[in-house]
Amino acid sequence: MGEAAQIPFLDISREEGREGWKALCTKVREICEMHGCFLIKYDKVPKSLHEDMSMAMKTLFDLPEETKKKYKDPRPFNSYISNYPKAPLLECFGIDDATMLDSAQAFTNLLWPEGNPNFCGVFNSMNSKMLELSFINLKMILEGFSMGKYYDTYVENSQSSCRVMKYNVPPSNDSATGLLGHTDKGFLTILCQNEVHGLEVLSKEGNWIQVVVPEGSFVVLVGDVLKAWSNGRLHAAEHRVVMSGNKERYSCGLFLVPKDELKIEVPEELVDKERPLKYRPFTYPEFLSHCYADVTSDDALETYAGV
Ligand SMILES: O=C(O)CCC(=O)C(=O)O
Ligand SMILES: [Fe+2]
Repeated sequence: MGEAAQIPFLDISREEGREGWKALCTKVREICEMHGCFLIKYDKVPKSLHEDMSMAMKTLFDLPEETKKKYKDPRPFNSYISNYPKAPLLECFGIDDATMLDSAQAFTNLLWPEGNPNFCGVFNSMNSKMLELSFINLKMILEGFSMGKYYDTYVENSQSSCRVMKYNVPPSNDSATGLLGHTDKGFLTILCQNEVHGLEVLSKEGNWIQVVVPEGSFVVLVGDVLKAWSNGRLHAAEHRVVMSGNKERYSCGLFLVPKDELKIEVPEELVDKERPLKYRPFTYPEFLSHCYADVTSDDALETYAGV
């Protein structure tokens, strides 16, 4: 565990076109190159929505186990998961398109056949805000490379999935694994959480740094796809969750990922003599299959697409 100060914190409420926007984009790019992880404040999400989301996540996981188990999805790791041997404290749900009211509604109706408009509204609003944030961050990163022209194509060719997580209190007084170290696979991830910390990020120097998330802010993580796109300039930070203390942790991740058919390739602007091509083109589903099959590999991107 390390010093919280090492995770940069940015206010990204400033709008595109306003003074300081370009400097903000350059800063975001630099942070993504150095750390691959940062904290953001965004004043278009009221504090009350963060509080309501924490309550909504608690309400969801407070449902009886039999009710939660009704949520099944054919894709790996999307169904309701609990008692997973590698992460015994974790319970989670994976939901695609929770930013669309229909999907949020279907999820809510399955778990609360009598309806729960409050949960549905809060869950859907927070996911929509997090999707907005993922697009803003993607835009800032691309503009940071003066390559904003790629933004529309990437937005059109991206989709989002959401994961809602509860980490139970460790059985003894010691700290315990909540989630094993990994990199996120897609473009980028936005996380929100209740007041219980536990996320840790591995620095380039090899130290695990605790991410202390100020109330009402979000975490941004660079994923493997953006690392590949940038020809290895951006850092996809390895992260994990470590639980200690006597309070449950709740978090929600919005994963911005490429659509299945998008070919992820390094743009020619990012290849030169000093930086020859590092990754061959690939599609996201092929990369994911490799990741699921080769769980022992520390760096799936290198073994899969490295040239
Ligand atoms: O719970 C968290 O804060 C992190 C979750 C995470 O890393 C993930 O779901 O990929
Ligand atoms: Fe993650």
